[in-house]
Amino acid sequence: MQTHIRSIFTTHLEVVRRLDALVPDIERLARRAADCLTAGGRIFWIGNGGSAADCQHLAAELVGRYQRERGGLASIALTTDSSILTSLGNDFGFEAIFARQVEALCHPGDLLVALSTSGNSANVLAALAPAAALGVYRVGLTGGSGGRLKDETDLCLVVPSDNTARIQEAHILIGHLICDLVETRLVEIGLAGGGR
Ligand SMILES: O=C(CO)[C@@H](O)[C@H](O)[C@H](O)[C@H](O)COP(=O)(O)O
Ligand SMILES: [Zn+2]
Repeated sequence: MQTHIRSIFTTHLEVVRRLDALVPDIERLARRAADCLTAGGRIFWIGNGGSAADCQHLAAELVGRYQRERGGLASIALTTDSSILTSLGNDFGFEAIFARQVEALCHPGDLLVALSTSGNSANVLAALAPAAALGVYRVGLTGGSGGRLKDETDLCLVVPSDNTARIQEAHILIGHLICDLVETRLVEIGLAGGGR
């Protein structure tokens, strides 16, 4: 068992080491997210399963606090309202659970982050066209070959791994980094002091 544990640590560390290639895109995303919030936009998150948990985790970091004392930042996980998710799934189909919420809630200038380890989840992909039509900047966090998400987003960070769990671990690391960079930037320019 211990050999197995150590081999997972080794694989995880190798994936993190390879994230170095994504540093310019992580910076690009952080700048874009900070600019979005500065201009009054919101950051939305979508994803399934473990990625749904990451969505609400990361929205909470922004609305609440990551590491610095500051006012709330506008961020919404579209994975959390059981009444909305069940009515959309039941009445329109599971593919519509994010697309319909994007149509209803997003405004031009908002930013949508789609987390999908395969890059091919139909409900995640279905949200991208309404987002584009509304002038929402679409970001993908994926892995493997990038799937369709890579081709249908404005910026896509592809974690160099084919293992779902290792990809998710990299996603939450990148997500925490985005919160760190956005929070620091907004505090520095005095736009996250609390209130509106
Ligand atoms: O957390 C895990 C696996 O580690 C699962 O819950 C996983 O998120 C689910 O199978 C998702 O449905 C996978 O979807 P996706 O990442 O391919 O879009
Ligand atoms: Zn998982």
